[in-house]
Amino acid sequence: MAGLAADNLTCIKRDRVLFTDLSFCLSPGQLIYLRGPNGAGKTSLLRILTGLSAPESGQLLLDDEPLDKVRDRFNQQLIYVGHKAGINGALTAMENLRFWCAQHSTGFIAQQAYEVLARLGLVGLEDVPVRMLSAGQQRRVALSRLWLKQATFWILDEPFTALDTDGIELLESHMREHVANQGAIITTSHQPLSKHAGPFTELVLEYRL
Ligand SMILES: Nc1ncnc2c1ncn2[C@@H]1O[C@H](COP(=O)(O)OP(=O)(O)OP(=O)(O)O)[C@@H](O)[C@H]1O
Repeated sequence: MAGLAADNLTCIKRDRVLFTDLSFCLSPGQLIYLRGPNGAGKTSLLRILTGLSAPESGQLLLDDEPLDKVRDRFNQQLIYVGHKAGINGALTAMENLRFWCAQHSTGFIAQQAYEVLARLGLVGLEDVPVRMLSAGQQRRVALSRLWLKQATFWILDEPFTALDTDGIELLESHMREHVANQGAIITTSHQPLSKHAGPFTELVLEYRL
């Protein structure tokens, strides 16, 4: 099946089974809304999908091939925005984007980065150390990667944290466009997605004792 498939994943943390035999496929043109209570294992699942951590058992497949064999191809097609913004507070927004592009083998074009930051409402703040920005502005800097790099798979952990209503609508609309263009997104959010995000499939993790 085309896409990123989770095949019978089991995850255990500190002797607590978070989920067992979890299978699903994230396909191009699909938005999966991953939800569940605090501690259910959403971040743990997203980290497994990105390859940052390994499951207890089960495997991941990309277009029916074991992900381990096509990891480089997957990484080129992946943007992961974790629930911590993953930006360096001592660097400016522009420096953060330049560094991130270098890390992800993505060409950095300053003009394009300025335009993306403008799109995200950060005009005049491009060259200020990020630690001086508000929480919502810092989140916007982190999310600007979604406008900067072309990648099929977006794995987003609480991307709406600290965003105001305009920011939420901007991101949801961008997600809808990405999916309409055959992108694939899995996202957590403690706030329900609105109609701006477009159609989605729900994946629910229950809290297991
Ligand atoms: N590296 C780790 N070592 C030990 N326990 C961990 C580790 N990472 C996560 N856990 C535990 O796994 C459980 C699930 O954590 P996780 O962050 O995946 O939940 P979540 O569903 O994303 O929660 P939230 O909605 O609060 O963000 C928690 O009880 C957490 O303490």
